[in-house]
Amino acid sequence: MPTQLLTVNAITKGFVANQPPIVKNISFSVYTGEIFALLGPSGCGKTTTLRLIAGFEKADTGTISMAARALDDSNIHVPPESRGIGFVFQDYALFPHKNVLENVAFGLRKVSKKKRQERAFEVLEMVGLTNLHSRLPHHLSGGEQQRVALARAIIARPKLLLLDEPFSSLDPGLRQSTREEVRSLLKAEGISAVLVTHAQEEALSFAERLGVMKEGTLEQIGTPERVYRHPQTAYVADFLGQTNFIHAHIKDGIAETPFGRVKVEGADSGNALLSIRPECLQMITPDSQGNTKSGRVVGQAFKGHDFTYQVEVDGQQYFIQTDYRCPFQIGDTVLLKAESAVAVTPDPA
Ligand SMILES: Nc1ncnc2c1ncn2[C@@H]1O[C@H](COP(=O)(O)OP(=O)(O)OP(=O)(O)O)[C@@H](O)[C@H]1O
Repeated sequence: MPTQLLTVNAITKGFVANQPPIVKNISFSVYTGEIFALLGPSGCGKTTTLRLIAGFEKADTGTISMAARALDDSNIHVPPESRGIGFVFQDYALFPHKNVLENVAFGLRKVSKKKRQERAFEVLEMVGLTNLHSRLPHHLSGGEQQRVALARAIIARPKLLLLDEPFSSLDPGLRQSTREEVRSLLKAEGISAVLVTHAQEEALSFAERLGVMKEGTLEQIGTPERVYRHPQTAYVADFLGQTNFIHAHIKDGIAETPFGRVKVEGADSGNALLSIRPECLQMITPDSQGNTKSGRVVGQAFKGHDFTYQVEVDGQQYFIQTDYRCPFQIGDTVLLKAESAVAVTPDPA
């Protein structure tokens, strides 16, 4: 049974009097050794939440505790340096005139110079930068600078590491490899982490659980697979990837849709908004069995390992993802078939 490390309970934070708060009544937990992500668009309050956990900001209401120790509540505000939390900033925040070793060693205070150096070499080895220890930051690649920032953040063996968009300034190839390296290191060392990102693919591949944020609130928390495949709201369905929304009537858990009867999760009867991912729709040739309405292929995009098609049925366009062998062309008449659909709460009008 995993133990709870960080507990964020109903925190609210505003910056301007008489304006709505930036973080609104957010609650979530992070377990020991777990990688958690906060995912949401720019300005939704992710960094503010991270800064509250780090102690750079104080919550207006709510509590934050770590391993049952109160860090922030109405009476307590433990300063950042006493929280046992490491922080990797978006811009790495390395000292330009200190070399790699000095930058990393800076993360460890209150120990002898010898011990500091030993530990700095130890973490440089972990991030694979031992041979660059005497370089200045501006003589390193972006990925290497990122690893120095990581080494500095973990040198003091924090219980929790906070990562604020740490990969966003790397180019796409380097971003993926650095992300995988950092993830392996965190897992190998058993370091718990909270990653903040606006990139859904990054959150899905990096985190073991994630919380999707919208305008200062948490819309849904779950494993990447759960949140992607079973979104509770239209916002979450849309933010986590392309999807098809369909208004449909449901009876006994089955919806009547333009492409036949589809099993629905999340609603048993009545009118509902359904989300169907493009990979859950299939295109079939009209002469195969089935009595659904036919559609016309109006768009086709080759994505390397697969295709995304657009098919129009009754004046509505739907996205369908197929594998690379799909034989349909623009103008073809096809039938659509859905494996399953998820009923979601519509966005407020
Ligand atoms: N110290 C502050 N004073 C006033 N407003 C602030 C302060 N810090 C953040 N904000 C505002 O709070 C809102 C949320 O900012 P925050 O940085 O938490 O969002 P974010 O989701 O991390 O966005 P991004 O991905 O762009 O960094 C923004 O409108 C920002 O301008």
